[in-house]
Amino acid sequence: MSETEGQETATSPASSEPQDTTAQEVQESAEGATVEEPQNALTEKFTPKEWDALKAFRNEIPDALASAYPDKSDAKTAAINLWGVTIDPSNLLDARVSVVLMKFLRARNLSVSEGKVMFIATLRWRDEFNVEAACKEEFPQDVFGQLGHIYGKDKAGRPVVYNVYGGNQDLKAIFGDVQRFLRWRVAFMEKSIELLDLESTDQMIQVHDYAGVSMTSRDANSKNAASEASSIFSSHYPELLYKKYFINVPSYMTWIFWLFKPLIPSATLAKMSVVGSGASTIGKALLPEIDAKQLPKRYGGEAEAF
Ligand code: HEM
Repeated sequence: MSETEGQETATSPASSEPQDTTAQEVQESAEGATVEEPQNALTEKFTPKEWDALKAFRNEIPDALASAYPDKSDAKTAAINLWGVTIDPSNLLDARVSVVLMKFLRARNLSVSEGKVMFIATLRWRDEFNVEAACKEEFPQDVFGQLGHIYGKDKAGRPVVYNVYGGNQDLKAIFGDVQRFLRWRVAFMEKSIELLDLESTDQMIQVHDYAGVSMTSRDANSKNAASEASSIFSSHYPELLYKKYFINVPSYMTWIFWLFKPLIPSATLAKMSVVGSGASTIGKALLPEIDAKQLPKRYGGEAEAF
């Protein structure tokens, strides 16, 4: 993080010469003085259209916070924390804050009003669901211990997150209590997000391993859990996914992928691929993204992992 990040710094005309502002966009403040726009590797990739939307979105943040927390009298001015980033409505000039806010805009095609609706709904949902409590909950290891693995990075440094819904899992125990599963899944998602520095990495790769599942493993509970989790991710975890692979999918079950089409935005669907079974088939799909040393042997890599 740069020393000036998070600070709104007034600059003299001399200090706004290009050599002083390599990593900083200079913009006009409300008073007409120039202020530095803190940047990181991710914000440097924003397009001019994205910057315009972000600047408009920042103006809406106090109002969005007031709508999200109607019972809090200081909601318009009080800082909040989202995914480890402090969003302080009195100083939104912070590169990581820009990265987080941009996610809501990109998920809504840069529409400021729709991004705002999504931002408000996400903050409300986080309170109602009690994400904080889910993250502190202790889940029985014998049921959930092998269900999720965060292992390795892709070639660009993105974390890779595995959900093993097949294997020898006791799916009846996992999905028997759908709300408990959702709390586990959300806590696991939050733990994965902790690995994003939001400076150079802001997305992850997700892998679902379906080895050994059959039509009988898809009971009403697991179907409900899958569709609820999927809609939570689409509505409240914008732009956190780089790619998602469904591996070891039995060929007669690939059609299930299309059941999710109405639930998932088309841009997200385009990030997803269904891969068949066996280490070499899976390796062919994953090795272009993940170095062999970072990929478990059972998925065609060289790592001695789970
Ligand atoms: C017994 C079998 C299965 C179980 C228990 C299961 C479980 C789940 C769960 C819990 C989710 C929630 C999202 C997440 O955890 O990331 C999910 C999502 C999903 N599953 Fe499955 N699934 C099964 C079979 C399949 C099959 C055969 C396919 C075909 C490719 C499939 C495709 C999907 C898709 C496309 C999503 C949405 C992903 C997202 O929104 O990020 N599932 N599944």
